[in-house]
Amino acid sequence: MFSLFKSKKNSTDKSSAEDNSKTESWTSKIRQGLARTRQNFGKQLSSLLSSRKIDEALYDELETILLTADAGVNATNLLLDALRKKVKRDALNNAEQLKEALQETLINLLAPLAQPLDVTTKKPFIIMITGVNGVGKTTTIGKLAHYFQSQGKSVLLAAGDTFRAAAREQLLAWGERNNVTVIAQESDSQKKSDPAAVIFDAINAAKARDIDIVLADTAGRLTTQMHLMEEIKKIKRVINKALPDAPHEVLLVLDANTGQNALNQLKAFDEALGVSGLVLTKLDGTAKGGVIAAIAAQYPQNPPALRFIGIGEGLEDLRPFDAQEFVEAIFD
Ligand SMILES: Nc1nc2c(ncn2[C@@H]2O[C@H](COP(=O)(O)OP(=O)(O)OP(=O)(O)O)[C@@H](O)[C@H]2O)c(=O)[nH]1
Repeated sequence: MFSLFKSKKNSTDKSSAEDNSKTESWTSKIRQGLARTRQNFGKQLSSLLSSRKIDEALYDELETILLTADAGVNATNLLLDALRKKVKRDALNNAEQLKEALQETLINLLAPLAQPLDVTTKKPFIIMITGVNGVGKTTTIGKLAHYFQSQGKSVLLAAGDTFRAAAREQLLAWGERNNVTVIAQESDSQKKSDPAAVIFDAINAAKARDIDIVLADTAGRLTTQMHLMEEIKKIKRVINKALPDAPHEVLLVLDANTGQNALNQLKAFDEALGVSGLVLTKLDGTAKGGVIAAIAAQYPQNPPALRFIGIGEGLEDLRPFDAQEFVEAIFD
C-alpha cells in the first residue's frame, strides 16, 4: 500500500517535474520566438518609459510605437483610452507603473481571444484548415497532429491541397515519420484532382478506424479568386455530407507578417465559410506581433477564437494562445 502510494507519488512528482520543464521550455521558446517583436516593441517601450513623466508627449510616442507594431488604429485607440483611464483612476505617476498598466491593458484586450479548441465533443472531430497561399497551413497541420498526438489523440490527415504537389508530399512524409495515416489521391497526373473527394474519403476512413481527429488540408487561395472561394464552400458542403454537423472547426491560418491584411482575410473567409477559429503563424518572423491586438480590437463584442500561435518551423513550435504568456514575452 505504502509502496504503491510512494511509487504513485514519485510518478506524480516526475510528471509534474516534466510538466514544469515543458512549461519552462515553452516559456523560453515563446520568448525566443517573439524576440523580434520584443526587440522592436519592448525595447522602444522601455526606452520611452525609462525616466519619463506621464504626459501628452509620452502618449503620442506610445501611439506611434503601437501603430508601427501593426496594432492598428482601433486597438491603439482602445489601448490608449484604457491606459489614460487607469492612470487617472489609480493616480499613476511614474513610468514603471505605466508599463505595468500597459501590460495589464494589453492582457485585458487579448484575453478574450484565448478560447482553447475542445476536440472531445465529437468523434471523429473534423478540422478544416483554410487560408491564403503560403501562410503555413500544411506546416500547421503537421504541428497540430504532433500536438494532438502528444495529448493521446489519434489523428488522420486528409491531403486536400491537391493543387500544390509539394503539399501532398509534405503531408505524406510527415505522416510516415510520425506514424499517422494520410489519405491522399494517387499521384496520377491523369486523374482530375478533387480535394472534396479526398477529404470525403478521409472522413469515412476515420469513422471506420475510430480516429479522434481529422485534419483536412486545403489549397491556398486568394479571397479575390471567386471560383476558388466557391470551391472551398463546396469542400465544406461535402464534408457535411460525409458527416452531418461537420466540419466541427473551420480553422483559418493567418500569417503574422501580413499585418492589417489579416483582418481582410478573416472577413472574407468568414463570409464564405463561417470561421470558428484562427491560427496565427510566423510570429517568430515578424517584428510586428501587434496584429494580434488588431484582431482583438476589430471584434470587441465578439472576438474570434485564436486557437493556436506558430512561432517557428519545428513541430513543437505551435501552442494554444495564452494572452498573459504572450504579453510577458513581448515585454523587455
Ligand atoms: N518561421 C516560421 N515559418 C513558418 C511557420 N509556419 C510555417 N512556416 C513556413 O512557411 C512556409 C509555407 O508553409 P506551408 O505550410 O507550405 O504553407 P501553406 O499555407 O500550406 O502553403 P500553400 O499550400 O501554398 O498555400 C514554409 O517554409 C514553412 O516552413 C512559423 O510559424 N514560423
